[in-house]
Amino acid sequence: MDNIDLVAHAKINLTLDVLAKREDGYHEVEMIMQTIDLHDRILFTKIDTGIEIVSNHPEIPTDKSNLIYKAAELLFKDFKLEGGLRVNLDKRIPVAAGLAGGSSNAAATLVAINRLWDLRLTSEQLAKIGGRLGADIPFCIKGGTQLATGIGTDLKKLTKCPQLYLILVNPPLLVSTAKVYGSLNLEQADKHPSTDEVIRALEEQDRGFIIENLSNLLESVTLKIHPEVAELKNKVAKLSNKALMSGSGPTILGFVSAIEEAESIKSKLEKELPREYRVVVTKTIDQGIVEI
Ligand SMILES: C[C@@](CO)(OP(=O)(O)O)[C@H](O)COP(=O)(O)OP(=O)(O)OC[C@H]1O[C@@H](n2ccc(N)nc2=O)[C@H](O)[C@@H]1O
Ligand SMILES: Nc1ncnc2c1ncn2[C@@H]1O[C@H](COP(=O)(O)OP(=O)(O)O)[C@@H](O)[C@H]1O
Repeated sequence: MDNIDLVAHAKINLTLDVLAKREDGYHEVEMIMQTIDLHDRILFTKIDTGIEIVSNHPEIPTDKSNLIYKAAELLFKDFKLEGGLRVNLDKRIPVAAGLAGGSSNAAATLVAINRLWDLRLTSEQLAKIGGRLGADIPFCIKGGTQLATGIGTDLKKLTKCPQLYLILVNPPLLVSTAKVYGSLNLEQADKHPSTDEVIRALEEQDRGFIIENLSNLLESVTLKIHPEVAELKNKVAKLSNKALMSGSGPTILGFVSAIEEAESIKSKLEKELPREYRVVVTKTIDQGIVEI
């Protein structure tokens, strides 16, 4: 086997709670994470030597700072692998958007090398390795609907989320996750999400309760730093059943009852918003990395 073509999906956070700040600067979180249909496509090919990345996105680095490079280097070193890897990345997930685009690329890289070099690592083992590179990577390997605790790397599979349709609106802003966590004041934080109740609603497949209780503690931080994101959230809230920021932002999600409704809101928003805003119709799905 010389190459493998993978689809690497984005994630959203149905709930995102921050419980405490740790000594090392990281935060203890409790979040219900969910894979969505929006994805990058990545072709991995074995070559004689080196790690080469080619991407259709001008802003993503193709050098050692790319998370794909870091993930590949980690496995090459840990397992003393022979040969090299060429990666062709077709990027569709907005970058630095709170959608774990980079993390899902890194997750796909671990899955690809595991297959191409026949390492026979389990998804548990790959998730553990991924956790050394970034907190969202273990979830991207597992996918579906999961409760993430610790710094986000301890995962527990939850009942599959009933299908949710949503529009995703990405403003032309790059938001630093580190800056958002760093600006959070837990003493003055907003109302914490009702994580346990949402888990129960997942078990009961109570779509209405889930949508009503979608909640993200980091929202107030990003909305304060970027008032244009607060404005966007208000706009999306008026058009949909519920508006929510994804992860550390700035992407705003609008949950709707049917795909047709999402398409019509998309057309409306595309007319109203500046051209640089990206609007995507998507839905929840149950798998993180998929081979084509
Ligand atoms: C907020 C979330 C929600 O899913 O996602 P994004 O918005 O980035 O997609 C995650 O917690 C982000 O995960 P990820 O983006 O992988 O974080 P990392 O690369 O490991 O860490 C980036 C920086 O965020 C801060 N960080 C991250 C995770 C955590 N539990 N506490 C933190 O304080 C740290 O300052 C760290 O240096
Ligand atoms: N393969 C990659 N895809 C996207 N971003 C990448 C990648 N490798 C490195 N990065 C960098 O990682 C940062 C965070 O990107 P991303 O994972 O898309 O955001 P988020 O953590 O908000 O979901 C960006 O600044 C980007 O330049």
